[in-house]
Amino acid sequence: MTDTIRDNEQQHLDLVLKELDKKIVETGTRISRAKDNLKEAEKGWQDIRVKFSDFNAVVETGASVHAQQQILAQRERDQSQAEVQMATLKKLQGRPYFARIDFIDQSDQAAQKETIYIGLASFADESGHFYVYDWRAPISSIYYDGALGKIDYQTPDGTQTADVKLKRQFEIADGVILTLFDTEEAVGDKLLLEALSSDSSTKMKSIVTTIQREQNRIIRDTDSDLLFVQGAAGSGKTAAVLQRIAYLLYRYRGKITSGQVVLFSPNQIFNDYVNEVLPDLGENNMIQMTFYQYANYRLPKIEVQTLAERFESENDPESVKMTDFKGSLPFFKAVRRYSEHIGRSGMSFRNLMFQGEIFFSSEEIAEIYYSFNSNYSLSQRLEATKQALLRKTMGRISSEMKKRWVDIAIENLAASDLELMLGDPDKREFESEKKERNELAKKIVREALKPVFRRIRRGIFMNPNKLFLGFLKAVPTLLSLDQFGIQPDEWSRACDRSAADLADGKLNLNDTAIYLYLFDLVNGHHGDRSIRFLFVDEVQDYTAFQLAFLKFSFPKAKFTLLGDLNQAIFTRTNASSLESAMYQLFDPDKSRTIKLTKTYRSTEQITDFTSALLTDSENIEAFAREGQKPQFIKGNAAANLVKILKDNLADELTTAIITKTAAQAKEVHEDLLQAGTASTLITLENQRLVPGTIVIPGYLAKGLEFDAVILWQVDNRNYSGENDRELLYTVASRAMHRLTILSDQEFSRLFNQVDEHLYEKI
Ligand SMILES: Nc1ncnc2c1ncn2[C@@H]1O[C@H](COP(=O)(O)OP(=O)(O)OP(=O)(O)O)[C@@H](O)[C@H]1O
Repeated sequence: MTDTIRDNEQQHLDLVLKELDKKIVETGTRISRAKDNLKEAEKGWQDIRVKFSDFNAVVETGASVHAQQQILAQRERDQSQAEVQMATLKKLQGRPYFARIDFIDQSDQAAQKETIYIGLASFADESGHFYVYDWRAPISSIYYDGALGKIDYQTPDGTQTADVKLKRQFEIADGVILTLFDTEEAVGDKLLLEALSSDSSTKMKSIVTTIQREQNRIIRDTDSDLLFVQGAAGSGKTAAVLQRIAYLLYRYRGKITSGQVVLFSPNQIFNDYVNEVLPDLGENNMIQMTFYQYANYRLPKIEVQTLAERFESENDPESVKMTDFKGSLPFFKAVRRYSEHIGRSGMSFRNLMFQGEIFFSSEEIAEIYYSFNSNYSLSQRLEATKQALLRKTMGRISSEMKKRWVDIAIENLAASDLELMLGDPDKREFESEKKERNELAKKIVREALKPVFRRIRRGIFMNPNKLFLGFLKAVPTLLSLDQFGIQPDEWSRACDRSAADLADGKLNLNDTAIYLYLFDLVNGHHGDRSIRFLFVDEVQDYTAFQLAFLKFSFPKAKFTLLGDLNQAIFTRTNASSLESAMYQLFDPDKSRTIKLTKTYRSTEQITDFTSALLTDSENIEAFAREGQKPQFIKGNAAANLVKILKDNLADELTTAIITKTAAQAKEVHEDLLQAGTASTLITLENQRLVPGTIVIPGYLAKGLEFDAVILWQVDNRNYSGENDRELLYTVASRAMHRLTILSDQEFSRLFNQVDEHLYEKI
């Protein structure tokens, strides 16, 4: 690059920075003015005379209050708009853009060359001249999408074409151009290599400057109802999808807010790991939760199985088989079929109690429920039952009034209670004592019946536990157990287990989804229609049932599912049925799959090694970045661990020691403490990642990455069956620069298939 080009670019940068500074000062003034205006407007309250003397006075007061509220709201809006603008400008300060493109718009008759600069946000002057274009603007797409020459890009008005003449990338810090280079690639490897060589941190970073072409397709897709992003570990699925969220919030600004976007993440640690990307891009965070949290929020009184419990239980062969069955799409459909039959019989009710006695028996409620026309929907039936019960309760007030408990209540009333209930004694006028008693009795009964009314309105006379267990019992009549290799006695044992769990106030994750779906169907719930985009990360750990249930629960949302079918650590055999379920649940014409085959997280040596662990590794292509081959160290694992940690520390690499179980993680942490080596133990989902060495069980390490990974005791005790293969792949692929595999004993037989050239034995 010639010095003249650099000088010219620096001059241009100086100009943009000067304009930015000017704008920052202006915006600062706007903010102070807005604050003053707000303060002034707040004083307006003092001028409002509250008058209740007559109707007109009340109306007048109401109108003044309303006007004052509107003025305040407007002033607050002015202030917050100015503050948002200030935040955006500050973000651009020092580093307003990272790329430049020169192009000729093909629709431009004059064929004039245009130059644009791309940054984190748009920056324009009053006359509408853009100094910087937001990376999400339609035209910016050409930076990510191709090399030089003609490139199509999508705009709200349809496809446009640009003839790209120049692509220039910059590294700018504190207002100075550090490097700049022209490239003919989509996004130059040089920049990418630099981005990837940096160290891991406890927070995921934005990839805005180096988004790859395939990732750009994911980010900008607005047509698909289902976008399935399938890609190997470290292929940038999560990174791309976070950019996608930022893109969608920009593209639909004014139409949707971040509260209408939900991300289902694999665990809470991951939530914490990704929560800085969007704010960094100038957007608010979306709603983020795990499926467990969602279920827990829907069923506050039931203890839903935790991630750790789930992971341990999946090692029991019967439970794996049950997951395949209960998690299937046919099972999901069976729940719906069962609910349709509920309109005729099978609904479960509980007695409604009052004063320690049955007020409405479950049989009586059932009779009412089934007394309505057979073509009533379940929600109409429920509503009609509620109305009937409310009417009947009203009708029972007078008979209740005659009861002994009411007499006792009246006798026990203090004078103050009486006054409260009947009013000032001097003004009371009752023709007879009987009337007074009646008045009191009515009030007492009505008050006492309040909880009954409330339970009726809330539908608490239904018995969802019994309904759920009744459904499980009926399953053999709805589905062929045989087809899923399940014997009748196995099924009945599974039903008993679910019943015992419920009696203990617990539910496993499969049962939770079934329970909720059935409950929603009988209550006529139709899900949350406000959510417009839903993202599921690590979708391979979901069952088809859970997915179908999410679709039912968020009917207006467009789905983006991210997954690596090779990392299915929970529902191993179900990975392919999951894929077919996806295409059954969504309109095929509106479904799109994008495969990411290049991986970015790990060095070539680590990627080649981890891919070789898989029996069916589709083409996984490592981004060329050199490093050490993975090392196997046999012998005293505890001593070797301390030594490796020291080496890693000396090389300034952050290490995660990944164990199979939480109990092992605790032991390792304890041993390290004894050896005088500091580490942080992470065994609970709600912990946070911290800098320094961490010890963590594999199932909590999903989605995370570390400079160096040490896999603990990778022998046949911990990783023996084929079922452990995906887990082993998942944990090994967390390493960016260095991977060490330790064991006291023979290494796991799962490594047998790996070519010896791909690792070193020490
Ligand atoms: N275009 C890119 N530019 C720079 N870095 C990237 C790019 N794409 C991905 N990366 C980096 O690669 C690493 C892996 O990305 P990410 O975690 O999104 O992968 P993933 O496919 O979700 O992996 P896994 O399935 O293992 O969780 C991250 O450090 C991410 O920042």
